[in-house]
Amino acid sequence: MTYVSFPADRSFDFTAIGRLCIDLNANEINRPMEQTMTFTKYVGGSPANIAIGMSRLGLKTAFIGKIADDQMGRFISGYLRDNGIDTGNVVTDKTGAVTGLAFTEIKSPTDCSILMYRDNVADLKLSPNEVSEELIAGSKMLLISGTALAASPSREAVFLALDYARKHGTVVVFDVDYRPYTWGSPEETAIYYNLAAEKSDIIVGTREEFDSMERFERNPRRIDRYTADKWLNHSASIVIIKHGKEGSIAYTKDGLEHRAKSYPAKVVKTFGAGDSYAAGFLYGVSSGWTIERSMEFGSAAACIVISSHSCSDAMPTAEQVEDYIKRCDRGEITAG
Ligand SMILES: Nc1ncnc2c1ncn2[C@@H]1O[C@H](COP(=O)(O)OP(=O)(O)OP(=O)(O)O)[C@@H](O)[C@H]1O
Ligand SMILES: O=C(O)C[C@@H](O)[C@H](O)C(=O)CO
Repeated sequence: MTYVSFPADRSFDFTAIGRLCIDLNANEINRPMEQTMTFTKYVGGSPANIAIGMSRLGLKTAFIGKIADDQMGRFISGYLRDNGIDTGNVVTDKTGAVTGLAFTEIKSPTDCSILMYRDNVADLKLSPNEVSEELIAGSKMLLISGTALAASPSREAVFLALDYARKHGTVVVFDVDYRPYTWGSPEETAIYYNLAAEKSDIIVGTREEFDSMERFERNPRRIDRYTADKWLNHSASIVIIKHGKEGSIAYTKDGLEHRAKSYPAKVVKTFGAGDSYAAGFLYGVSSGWTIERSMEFGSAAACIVISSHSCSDAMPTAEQVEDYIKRCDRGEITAG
């Protein structure tokens, strides 16, 4: 069953729009950040992680974003290019804006948090006239990352990108990606997330992220079916609700629910699961796989990333994901 038709004959398989930032992951793990003295630098930002993941999986990938005019911005653009990602629409800020920093604290494999420094960040200064209609028209899918809606002019750039995608039949993926830090108020978040979700073909989020979208509605028991039906009655053909270690559920336009197992993992840190899951799922579904197989592939990709210190660097190849699945099926990998 095909739930989403991806256009053929496009220059790019995948384009993402949103933040490019830097992860600084604590090297001294299993302790609070107050006791951490050193960090390892990686490219970060949820949409950047997903784009890197898609490229590692072998897809032709591009990015629409803005970077700071400094060493961090040059590190980011160089890393994207080194990973085969087209940076023709990655614009350099000239206003003195800086690169968003995500300091990650790994208190334990299941108790991780992110301290975000996002004042005057370059990524939220992407403006509508810096978004390439040609690139979006030449892409099979466009991923919107929710945090890019948190401030102008990035907000307007994203809505213009959305309109370009719908004009040219480019599949729109909305990764909710709720980060409270960046928003003015929960009400603002709900308004703008709903406006973007209404124009999206595939929507991916955690239960908590969908809760942030339902601020003005009555879903007190946080029922997934209510959430899914709301968006399937708009443009969405697939709505995925992620539930951490418990796995994920996909709801499709024909009213079916699709459940896929999650795999065991020797967890180092929890974050990065959502980005790698999204890359694996989108790789599968755009390859014509079933929803279930795509979800399982995404789950296995997530296990590889949460078993690693980094997010972007750890994004796996298709062969690594397939090998992980086989090793799990042989009982060679257990949770830990
Ligand atoms: N501890 C775990 N063990 C095995 N699989 C996991 C674990 N945590 C997450 N996953 C897999 O990754 C998928 C996405 O994880 P999750 O639901 O935590 O998304 P997320 O909150 O967006 O992730 P992130 O922490 O990157 O923001 C899950 O549906 C599951 O398949
Ligand atoms: O998306 C962010 O800003 C944080 C990411 O850079 C980090 O890698 C993460 O939390 C991935 O889920």
